Amino acid sequence: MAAVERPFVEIDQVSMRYGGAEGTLALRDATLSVARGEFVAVVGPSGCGKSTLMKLVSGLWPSSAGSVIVGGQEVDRPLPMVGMAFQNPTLLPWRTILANVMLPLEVVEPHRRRLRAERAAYEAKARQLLAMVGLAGFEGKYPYQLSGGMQQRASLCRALIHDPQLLMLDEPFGALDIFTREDLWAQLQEVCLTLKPTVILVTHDLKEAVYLADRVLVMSSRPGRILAERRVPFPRPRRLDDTYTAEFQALVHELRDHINAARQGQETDHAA
Ligand SMILES: Nc1ncnc2c1ncn2[C@@H]1O[C@H](COP(=O)(O)OP(=O)(O)OP(=O)(O)O)[C@@H](O)[C@H]1O
Repeated sequence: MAAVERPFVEIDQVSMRYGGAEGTLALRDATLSVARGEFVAVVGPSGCGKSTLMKLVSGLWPSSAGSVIVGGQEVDRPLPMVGMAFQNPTLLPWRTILANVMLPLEVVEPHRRRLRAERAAYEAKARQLLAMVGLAGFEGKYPYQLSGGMQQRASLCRALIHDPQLLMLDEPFGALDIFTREDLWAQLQEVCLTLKPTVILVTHDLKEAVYLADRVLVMSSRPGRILAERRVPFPRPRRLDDTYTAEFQALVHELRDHINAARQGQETDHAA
């Protein structure tokens, strides 16, 4: 019998309170796991603790209770194996797009040590990633010379340059118009099918969640915990046209119903 592989991310009964004993309880007894190579989307009412969950998994904040294990190791400091992209692309304005994408290589080992000797190979990789997201020819430009969507693509390349085992995406397309967003879904899907990282995506956009994820987790209102989960059965690569099918729309509606119930405090646990 084949051995069952341990989940890559294991969050067990995690609680998180900001600001001491009287502070805000952001998460209570949140439990979830993510398999290696799986793409999970986390959705839920505004302020329910989604970003907090991301901070705990990436080691940016310690949890108040419970355990967070990534790659078999308890998370107790920022993890170098994580690539992150947020709603705001946060590119450094004084660096070119290529230099921005290469930034993690100057920080994360073993790349940091190798960078001087292997700069040409790393630069070729950065150019290849930029080409994958349609930014060939923009390597020497500065962030202000690119649109918001182009900056967001560059920040996605920066999140991927050091071959992260875990890609954490917190509303990465939230500030973009719907056409740019849909364009980037396709590019992210292609990147993920090629590089196969484990991905946790936080989003408010249920269509985005269903298009991109293998599994969608729905959080309760604050203090957040996982209320429901839904596996997305549609084959890959998914196309934008697929988002208009009855099956796709039904799944989006089902998730919306879960979130509406969560917003009204009807915290009925349900797994599908
Ligand atoms: N640094 C902080 N200090 C104190 N409270 C915080 C801090 N960060 C978040 N919170 C609070 O914790 C709760 C959860 O916040 P979090 O940002 O995780 O929610 P979210 O689900 O990501 O929200 P949204 O969907 O609106 O982006 C909120 O009530 C928020 O005000």
